[in-house]
Amino acid sequence: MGAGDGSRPDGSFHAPNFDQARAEAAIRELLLAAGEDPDRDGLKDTPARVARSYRELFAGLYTDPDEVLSKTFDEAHEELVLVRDIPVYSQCEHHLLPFHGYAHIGYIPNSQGRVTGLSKLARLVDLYAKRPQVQERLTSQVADALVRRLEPRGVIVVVDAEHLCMGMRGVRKAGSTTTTSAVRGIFRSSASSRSEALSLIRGR
Ligand SMILES: Nc1nc2c(ncn2[C@@H]2O[C@H](COP(=O)(O)OP(=O)(O)OP(=O)(O)O)[C@@H](O)[C@H]2O)c(=O)[nH]1
Ligand SMILES: [Zn+2]
Repeated sequence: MGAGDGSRPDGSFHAPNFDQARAEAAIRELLLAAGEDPDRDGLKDTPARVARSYRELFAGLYTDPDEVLSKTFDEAHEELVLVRDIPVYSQCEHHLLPFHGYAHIGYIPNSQGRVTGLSKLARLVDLYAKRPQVQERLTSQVADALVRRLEPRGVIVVVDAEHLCMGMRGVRKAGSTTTTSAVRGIFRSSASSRSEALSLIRGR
């Protein structure tokens, strides 16, 4: 297993609670419901393939988020740590269609300077993204996990994403993006800290 996101060192995913046979049967049913022939050549492997794909896309359901942040260290740094442009691929729980974009995470460590490895921030985003989601919840779950494990002075998480359910179907507004933020601690109480972090996130 990799570091807590369900991945093995070779990048494949191990999701022990995923019921592969049930997922395959459901995809086969979906094809039948659509009037397709799931036994024709092009589709005969599709139920198994789609099931394996969902097993990977939902891998975040099977890992304890606190495990990702189990390794922390003290680094006498009480100033902002900011990681920008972490790619996000998730799926909206309403349509099971992708939403994708970037997450930006900033935090100010506590007085012990408790920090975590930078990659763990990206792993945390992945873990919450790889499940049926809404963007608001993804944003606040990342912020709350950091509050829980790092007890920082403040956390700010911003996610910018495009929802395919708004582009390829329904209202068909391709290219529109949604921004969500979650602010905790000093970023909530101090407007100047918040605007400093936001301007760094926006690269201004
Ligand atoms: N707040 C929020 N809404 C989302 C997210 N992802 C998708 N949605 C919205 O979820 C809503 C579901 O609306 P419904 O009226 O139940 O479903 P629908 O008839 O398919 O809606 P349309 O997409 O408008 O065709 C839609 O307005 C989507 O745009 C998200 O991450 N956050
Ligand atoms: Zn949707």
